[in-house]
Amino acid sequence: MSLPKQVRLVEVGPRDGLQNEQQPISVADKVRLVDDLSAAGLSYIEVGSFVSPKWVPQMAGSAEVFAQIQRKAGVTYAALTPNMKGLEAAIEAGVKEVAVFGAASEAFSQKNINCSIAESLARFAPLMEAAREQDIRVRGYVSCVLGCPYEGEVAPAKVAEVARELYAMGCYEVSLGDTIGTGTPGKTRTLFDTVAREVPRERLAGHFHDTYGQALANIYASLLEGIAVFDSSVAGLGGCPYAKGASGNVASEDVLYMFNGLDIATGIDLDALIAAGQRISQLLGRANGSRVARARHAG
Ligand SMILES: CC(C)(COP(=O)([O-])OP(=O)([O-])OC[C@H]1O[C@@H](n2cnc3c(N)ncnc32)[C@H](O)[C@@H]1OP(=O)([O-])[O-])[C@@H](O)C(=O)NCCC(=O)NCCSC(=O)C[C@@](C)(O)CC(=O)[O-]
Repeated sequence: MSLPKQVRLVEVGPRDGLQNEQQPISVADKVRLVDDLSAAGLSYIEVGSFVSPKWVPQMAGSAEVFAQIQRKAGVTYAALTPNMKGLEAAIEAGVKEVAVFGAASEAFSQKNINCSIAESLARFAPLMEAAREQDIRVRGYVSCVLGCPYEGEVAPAKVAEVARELYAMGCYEVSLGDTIGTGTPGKTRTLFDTVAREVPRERLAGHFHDTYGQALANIYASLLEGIAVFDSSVAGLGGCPYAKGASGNVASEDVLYMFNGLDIATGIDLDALIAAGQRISQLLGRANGSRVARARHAG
């Protein structure tokens, strides 16, 4: 299969990236990050989550962030919503696109959203219906698609089953999350090949963490499987609070550098993206997780 000419990057830094930060981050700093990212040409930004503040305190100010960002035409600003309460809060904040998040592992589902996989899907059903009535698009996530921190190996057939349910209930796209970054390129190809029997390839996205240094290789393997949407996080921020040891998402700058080298169009300006990543890394007082950014700043 030939490589796609164009891909869409879903920037998850402000959500997946910041949700794991222990130190307080002001609403103004979150807003600045989102605005820097839209100025760099990102067309899809996950801004925050409407989840329980007891579970993920860092996302508590998401409504304020939505109220203060400068909305740029053509940019999708999305939020995570685990249940009806989350959807209602998102609607009140003027959010037009949300994401529900399930898992292919029972143990992870319990740790992350306090219910079984079947219960989570039952919870999403009324949310999907309410979102449809309000013209809100819903994206779906499946976590632990290439391994679970509690259960170990996860069967591709289980991922396909959960992805099929999310797609059938109306998620326009299903993002497959390698939550702990244990996947390798061969397993990634098998995974997409299996899931694509249930959900069309053009409705699937890849979400890779770089814990084992495999993320770019896995993205390349996904391209070979006809996948053209990838989630990434500026400066490689993040990790899931319910997956201990999960390092950041693959850095957006590194993914973009690879796509530029492959002549795959994204509409994103690498220099502006690097500047956004430097700014947030300095603010957090942590090393920039993008190798491309580090190389640029080393010279
Ligand atoms: C799902 C729940 C709420 C269930 O949590 P629960 O405790 O079972 O919920 P509950 O319905 O029993 O309610 C308990 C309390 O939470 C409140 N509550 C209930 N819902 C909400 C809401 N939406 N917003 C705000 N508050 C809420 C509710 O009002 C109540 O408040 P109290 O009466 O105790 O004061 C909880 O487990 C939760 O919030 N989990 C979120 C976990 C999370 O955000 N994880 C990170 C995102 S997933 C991820 O990072 C993976 C991904 C997507 O990136 C892909 C990958 O890499 O794998």
